Amino acid sequence: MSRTFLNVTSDIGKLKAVLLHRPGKEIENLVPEYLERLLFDDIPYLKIAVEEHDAFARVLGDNGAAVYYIEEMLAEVLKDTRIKECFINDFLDESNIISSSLKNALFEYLVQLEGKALADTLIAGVRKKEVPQIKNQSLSELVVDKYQFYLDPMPNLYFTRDIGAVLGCGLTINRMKTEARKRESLLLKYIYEHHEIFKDVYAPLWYTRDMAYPIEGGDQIVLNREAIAIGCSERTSPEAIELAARNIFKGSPFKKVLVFDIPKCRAFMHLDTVFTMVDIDKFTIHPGIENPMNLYIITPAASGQIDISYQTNTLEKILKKELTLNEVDLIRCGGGDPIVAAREQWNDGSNTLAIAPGVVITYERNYVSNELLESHNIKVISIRSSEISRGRGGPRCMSMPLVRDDIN
Ligand SMILES: NC(=O)NCCC[C@H](N)C(=O)O
Repeated sequence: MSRTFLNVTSDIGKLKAVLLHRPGKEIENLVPEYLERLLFDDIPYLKIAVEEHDAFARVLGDNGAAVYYIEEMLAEVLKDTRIKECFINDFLDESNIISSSLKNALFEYLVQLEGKALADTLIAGVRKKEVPQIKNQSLSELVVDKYQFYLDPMPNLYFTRDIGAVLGCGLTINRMKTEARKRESLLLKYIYEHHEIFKDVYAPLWYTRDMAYPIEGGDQIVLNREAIAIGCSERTSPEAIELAARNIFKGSPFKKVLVFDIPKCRAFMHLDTVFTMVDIDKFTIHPGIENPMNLYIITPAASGQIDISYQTNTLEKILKKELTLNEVDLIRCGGGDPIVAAREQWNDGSNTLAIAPGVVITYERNYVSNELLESHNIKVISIRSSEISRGRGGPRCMSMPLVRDDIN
């Protein structure tokens, strides 16, 4: 099994294949009462969100990337009855369905749906009134009767970045930190295990969702063929980083993992909300991480062990030294103005998606940061985002690169 399909050896190589999710009915299952728990700050208008997302996908396609949709790949996998039944069972087990009679009734409801309808339904969530044939039987069902859903919606799925990460020719399938996003990576697991595209392909797993500690893709950035940056953040734990690093060193040419210790708060939820790579020596940053930061460097050691060193340094010095660059250009979100930086950061002004060295997709609304990127000789392709930005993620968050060209 020597053929490979996945290939990501930098965060800026020309993008050739990417995984997305087109927002769907799950957005129409967001209600004000549960917004915070579901990690949204407002309710997007689905019709416009879909138009904005389609425009994003068009830009990717027009620039040479094959666009895969997670719901379509899952639908193909679910055509096999045996896999479909296993998937429904796993999904229900992870959806906090306590009573076995309710679980059986939901299984019966779901199993009669075909591939795409089933995928869409599970992503959208199942409202109680959709399944009138189910009658409450247990005390727990009666007590939680006022809750409108049997299965919660998955409104964050369009941030495909976070559920896994391709690193080299392998990947991590992530254990998500929050209950609201926990089931999302189950979809990726089934695609990885059963989709044609992975058949007879060598694609080692560096981390799996059944491992004990959380890690999310917004914290995982491949800097070059040798170095990966991982944010130790609100969502990604040091234990997960160490376990992933050990597996990466065992099976790939990567030689170091740079662990950026970033503030553990929602505004900085992942490393890519404050730091992205836009060219070989150019990076966007939120001014909030400019002060000397804590950096841990994990490297392989003899007989399968690892070494960990620690330093406090400015981001500029860290990047110059660890990536052996003579100069680095740090482009500050909002130009460093505290008001503009905070406003544009709120709508993911630092969350650029590079689709080639020096070519990025950004949100049009972050016009100060966009002009600044252009003045640093970055080509900016900006997209509208009045609705998709309400989920607090930008173009990088909305994409999981599967294949990028190598940088020579
Ligand atoms: N990499 C990212 O920063 N992804 C954005 C995720 C936003 C989503 N509402 C979340 O809180 O997980």
